[in-house]
Amino acid sequence: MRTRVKICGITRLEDALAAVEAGADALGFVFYPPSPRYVDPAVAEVIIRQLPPFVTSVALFVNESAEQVCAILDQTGIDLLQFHGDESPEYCAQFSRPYFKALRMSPDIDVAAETERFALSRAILLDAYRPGVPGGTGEAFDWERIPSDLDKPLILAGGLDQNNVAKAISRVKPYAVDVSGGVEAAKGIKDSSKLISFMNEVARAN
Ligand SMILES: O=C(O)c1ccccc1NCC(=O)[C@H](O)[C@H](O)COP(=O)(O)O
Repeated sequence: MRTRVKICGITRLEDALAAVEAGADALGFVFYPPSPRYVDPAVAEVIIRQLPPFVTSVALFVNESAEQVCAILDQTGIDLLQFHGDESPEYCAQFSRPYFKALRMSPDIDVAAETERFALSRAILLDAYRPGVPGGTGEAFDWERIPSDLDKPLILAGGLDQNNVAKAISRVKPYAVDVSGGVEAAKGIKDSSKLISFMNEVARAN
């Protein structure tokens, strides 16, 4: 099965359409205000309503209030939820959308146990760990630490770019890859040539 691609940190319609044109399967919208890739829900709504069919929109939150998550879901009509903080399984499962949980590869994480804990998560995203930085670090983690028998689709994230994504796919064989910084000209601003190169490398590995 081909590895799918999520391009995260979309803030502009031109970048969303460039990512779709390049072949992205999903687009991530960061609703975490401290992030330089934060996008106002009203802007996200304008972008999402102009996406062609069969492109999944993903709302990314970090320890957000349930009320705010519901308000943004209502405002944007987004397809899928990504929880990237310390959210509990009960918190994640309360919303009217499917979700997947992001786990940061801290030195002491038990990935298998955490994956089992989030029984209703549609997938598990594994991302780099940097203390105090919830995501979008631009750093890769040791892929050898990934258990070989995860019983959920694996989304690999963290420091991916056109130079390492083919190797990542070959070694890890994830369900999907997720990238933000590796396809940017600046934080929150995607670079169309990097998008194309990244997607070409994914295609080469598939
Ligand atoms: O992208 C962010 O700025 C961000 C901020 C806070 C929490 C999560 C964030 N991004 C989540 C993602 O899914 C990123 O694509 C992932 O962390 C990989 O980022 P990168 O290493 O820059 O490719």
